[in-house]
Amino acid sequence: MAHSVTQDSTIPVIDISNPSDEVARKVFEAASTHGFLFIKNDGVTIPPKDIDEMFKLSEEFFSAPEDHKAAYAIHSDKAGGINRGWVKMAGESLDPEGQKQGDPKEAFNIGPPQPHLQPLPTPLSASSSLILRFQTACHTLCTNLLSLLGTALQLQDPSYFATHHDQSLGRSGTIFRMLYYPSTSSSSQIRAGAHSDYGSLTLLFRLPGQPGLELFSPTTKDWIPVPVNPQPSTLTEAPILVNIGDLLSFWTGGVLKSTVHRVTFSGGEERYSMAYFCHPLDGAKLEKVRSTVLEEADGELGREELRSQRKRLGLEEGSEEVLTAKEHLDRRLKVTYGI
Ligand SMILES: O=C(O)CCC(=O)C(=O)O
Ligand SMILES: [Fe+2]
Repeated sequence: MAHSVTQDSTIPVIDISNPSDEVARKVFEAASTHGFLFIKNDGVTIPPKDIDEMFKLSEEFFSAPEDHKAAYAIHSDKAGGINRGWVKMAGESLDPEGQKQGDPKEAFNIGPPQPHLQPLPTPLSASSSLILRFQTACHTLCTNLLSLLGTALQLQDPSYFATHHDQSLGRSGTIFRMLYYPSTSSSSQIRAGAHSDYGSLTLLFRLPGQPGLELFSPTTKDWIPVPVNPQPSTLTEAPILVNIGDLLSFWTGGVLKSTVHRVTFSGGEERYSMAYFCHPLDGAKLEKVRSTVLEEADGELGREELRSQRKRLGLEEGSEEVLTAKEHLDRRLKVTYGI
């Protein structure tokens, strides 16, 4: 399968409800040019009603008093340990080299429900079945996408990526995150610093009328706003935004793009978003998969990005050292939180 670089800079909306080689090719094409794609919401895999309810729950939670949220501070035992719980305002820097202060946002991280859901504060605790259903649905969509990518790459085992995300087989860094960006009159332009995501795939949920997300185009090298619903006249439900994270970039030698993105103020109104960061099992080795499609693809831009990623992670130039998914995540969390 020859890989052609599309000249169209718009992020495509792809309907994956009837998977086929053609659908797989479209997903691969978008993932290897923009690193971002929209998935048409089929109304079933992640029911729009659940998305709405999750946003309502998130608003309710973030409006609680500071000390109520602080009792479940990120990394604390009460919140279930490392990378779980509440991140206070400016408690995290996604772009520590480019920003003096932390991002002006709050977040709450929820880990996978295996062996059981972490302890949650109210009102989240009262909606644990909704949260569980939502996490499971997000994971199913990620697994479907990973299978399509394995198919498009013509891997010997097309379910290779998907199997490495089978949560029944062990622990992973997968994290579901609710985000709140308070309204502000600050003159600062950035709400979430420029970064690439740490996992393999990210699903992003945003609300109409709350713009701000921008991606740094790997081809044109400029910032492009990402609309919440790119086709409002034909799509009643906003499609689900997906972006490729660092680990799929490692696995494909940079052919799949872990595209840098950020959130800008765009008016300074308050803003809510939710992200499902899908990670492989902790022991998964981040080595390039064998694929003739990859050999044929023009991966120069990706290789360049991969080189700088390896450098950021402290890997020696030219070294062949292969990290596991857990080693990679530990290094990224150390830079983000200083832990
Ligand atoms: O809030 C958003 O729209 C994006 C957030 C994001 O990119 C992240 O948390 O990794
Ligand atoms: Fe991100």
